[in-house]
Amino acid sequence: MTVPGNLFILSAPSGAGKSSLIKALLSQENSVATRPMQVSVSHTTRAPRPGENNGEHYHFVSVNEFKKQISKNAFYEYAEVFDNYYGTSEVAIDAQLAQGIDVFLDIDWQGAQQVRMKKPSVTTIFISPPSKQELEKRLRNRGQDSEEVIASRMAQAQAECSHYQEFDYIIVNDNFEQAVSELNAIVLNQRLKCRQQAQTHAQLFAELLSDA
Ligand SMILES: Nc1nc2c(ncn2[C@@H]2O[C@H](COP(=O)(O)OP(=O)(O)O)[C@@H](O)[C@H]2O)c(=O)[nH]1
Ligand SMILES: Nc1ncnc2c1ncn2[C@@H]1O[C@H](COP(=O)(O)OP(=O)(O)O)[C@@H](O)[C@H]1O
Repeated sequence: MTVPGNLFILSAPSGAGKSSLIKALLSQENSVATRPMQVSVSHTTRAPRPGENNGEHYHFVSVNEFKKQISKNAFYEYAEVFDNYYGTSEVAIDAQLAQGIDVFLDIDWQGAQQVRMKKPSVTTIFISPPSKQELEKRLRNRGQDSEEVIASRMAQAQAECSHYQEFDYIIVNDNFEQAVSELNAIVLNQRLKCRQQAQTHAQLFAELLSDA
């Protein structure tokens, strides 16, 4: 029997480093070939940035298509962020979890609230920048947004940060390597929980408890 995967949420103000952290975690994990992990690919109505591919970074859809999916209840959660819609496909998540894959959602605080209601076992992680100044510097260095967009993201950052106490864990992404190792520790912690280990090692415990 396949042990279902764990669901993780990473939320942070734009530019704090969630995408970089998830990418680093997944590449490390692949190299040690332990339990499979995947990042969920959201649907969005925002335009692709240079270098972003449809189906890889996001499923880029029109507002009409997004609204059609809402009416079909196709989203596990969805929200309006920076005047665009973003949502997580329910079918895709369920399929990944059923295959025993640990799934990472890079979603905002509104989406995190909706998922918590539906799935209380979700592990939620808030990624904080080390300072406002550094956040602004990272947005600028990323080189993907205009000054106007950066100003709007900085205003939005305060709203995102005001929800930090709703999360199970907080990682301050100052030193990148340190943050990756803290993220690894949270994932490992989840996998070592009794209920999970009992399922993963069901055969071992059956043998240890047998009279033979
Ligand atoms: N609720 C929700 N938020 C999402 C989803 N996908 C992305 N987001 C959030 O939308 C915000 C903007 O994402 P994006 O436009 O990619 O900008 P970035 O955060 O600068 O990479 C971020 O806070 C994401 O976490 C989703 O499926 N649902
Ligand atoms: N610990 C860190 N120190 C310095 N720069 C970082 C760190 N973490 C991420 N960055 C950089 O900050 C920028 C924003 O990171 P990104 O992962 O795109 O953020 P998010 O997904 O939260 O919007 C990128 O240019 C990334 O390389």
